[in-house]
Amino acid sequence: MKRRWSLRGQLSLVLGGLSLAILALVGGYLGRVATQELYAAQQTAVRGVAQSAAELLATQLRDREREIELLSVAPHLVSGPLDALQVREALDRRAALHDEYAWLGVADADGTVLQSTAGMLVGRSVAQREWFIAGRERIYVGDVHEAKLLAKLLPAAPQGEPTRFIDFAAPVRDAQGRLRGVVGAHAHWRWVTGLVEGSVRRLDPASGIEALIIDREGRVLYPESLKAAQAQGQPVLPPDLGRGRFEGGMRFGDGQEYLTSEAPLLARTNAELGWRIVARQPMALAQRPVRALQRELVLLGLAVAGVLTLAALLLARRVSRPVEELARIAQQVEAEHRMPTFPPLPATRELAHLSQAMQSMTQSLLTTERALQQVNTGLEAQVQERTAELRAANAALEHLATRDPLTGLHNRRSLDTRLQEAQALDRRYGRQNGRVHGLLLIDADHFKQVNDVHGHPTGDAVLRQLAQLLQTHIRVSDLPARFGGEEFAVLLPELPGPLDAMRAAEKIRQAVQAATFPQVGALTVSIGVSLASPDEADPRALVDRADAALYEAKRAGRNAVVYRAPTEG
Ligand SMILES: Nc1nc2c(ncn2[C@@H]2O[C@H](COP(=O)(O)OP(=O)(O)OP(=O)(O)O)[C@@H](O)[C@H]2O)c(=O)[nH]1
Repeated sequence: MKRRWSLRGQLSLVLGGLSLAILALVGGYLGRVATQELYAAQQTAVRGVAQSAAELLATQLRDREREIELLSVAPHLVSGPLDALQVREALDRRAALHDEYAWLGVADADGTVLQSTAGMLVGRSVAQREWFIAGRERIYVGDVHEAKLLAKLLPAAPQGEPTRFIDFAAPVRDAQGRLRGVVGAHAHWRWVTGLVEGSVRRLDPASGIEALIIDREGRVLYPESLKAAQAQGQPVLPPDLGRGRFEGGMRFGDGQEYLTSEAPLLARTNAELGWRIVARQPMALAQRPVRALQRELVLLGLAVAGVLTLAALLLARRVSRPVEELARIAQQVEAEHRMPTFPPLPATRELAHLSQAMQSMTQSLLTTERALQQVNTGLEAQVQERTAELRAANAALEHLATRDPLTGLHNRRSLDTRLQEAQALDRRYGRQNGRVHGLLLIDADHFKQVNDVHGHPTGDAVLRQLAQLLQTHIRVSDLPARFGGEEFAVLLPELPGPLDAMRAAEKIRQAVQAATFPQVGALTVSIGVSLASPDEADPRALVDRADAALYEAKRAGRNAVVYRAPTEG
């Protein structure tokens, strides 16, 4: 039989495959959405750092600028002597209030410092300083620069960093608007970087997010390590950075990819610094939660897949088991031919119907089978009976065909058949064992008179008695037959020689002579004897010789036995 898939296997495969496909589709979609959202959240965090740092820095710079502006219009500067102690006290108060200031001072219109915090640089000329030159004209906020004159006067910066400042300046004018001098301030660069660091510090340090300050020429101002590397000529920033707002993955000079966001420092001061805050997070760290989520999703997916596969197997078993059970029961019915015990009806409606249908079908099949068996048994008995009858009829027919109805002896036709068989046997074996068959032809003497005197029925009775005598005085292997009318024949098979045939004939003749026939009295027979020859093909030659011998016996006076040899023809 062609190899077929089991129902259970097919169901498991279809259900399991379907569940896994749906799981893969839904899981894949949810995973994609979640991944995108997580990635977007990371991007928002990075952007938030860049924007908040830029915002904070812009506000703080603006505040400091306003502070210097306000200082420049203080009454004691506008109208009083610029070298007054009151001026220094005002500057010291400011410095004490805002420790971001490294130096606050007032220079006259020629650039000589008249008053300053802690008296630093008093009497020195700042006429060549950019802040002074610009501060004569307008309110000024200067780019970061390294300390020159002040560096020696101020305590060294931590970690040996060079002392750097950003400068603020504003012109001091009298009531008529004439320039009297310039108010200047150097704010520590670490105040600026501290503001930026503060924006990052709010975040989880493990996030790896850091902020960079970059000036309009693309120079890194902060952090120091990148600034130093850039100063040594190393490529630090990606070439694309700074060409507009950028967000996304970007490869920096260290070869690492970073999730990057850039925010310009929006000008709120009179001076446009052109700085940008770049926040960046190593891509590996940015994607860590995404990877963790994907790992969790895969594990969850595997667990769900396992549960779904198990559920598919259980469901397939639940559906297929009743079918398998029914198939087993069908085989049991075929093998045992009796009503089996059906399991309780399955919960599934169609299967319950199938089970009920099988039960009633089995019941009706077995009933029909039993009825058929009974009919068969009856038929077998009938057949046996008919066969026996037929056999008996055949035997009767054969008897009728081969026997003489009056005497019960073989008839002439049967004798002819036996003579032909005996002839065939002699032709095959006769020369080897020297045995041939012989034939006696026996004829009642003067039988006509019996009929004439005593009537035909008495003649029949005599013929029957003669047949009886014949049968009792020959061998079992000899074949007695009624040759015709009142003439009988005896076929003697396998005779060693003529003497044996003569002896058999003589025995009959004597038996008849000795017998008494009712109403008739004594009776004699004449017998013609001859032997067959293996050379003869036609048994008629033997019959003719025996007949000739009989004729001689009659002629010789009857009640005699005459032998005629084959050689005599
Ligand atoms: N009752 C009776 N008679 C038969 C039967 N068949 C032949 N016969 C008679 O047997 C007689 C035979 O007579 P035949 O052949 O003339 O010779 P026979 O009188 O016996 O004299 P031989 O043979 O010369 O001694 C006839 O009368 C036949 O009618 C038979 O079946 N029943």
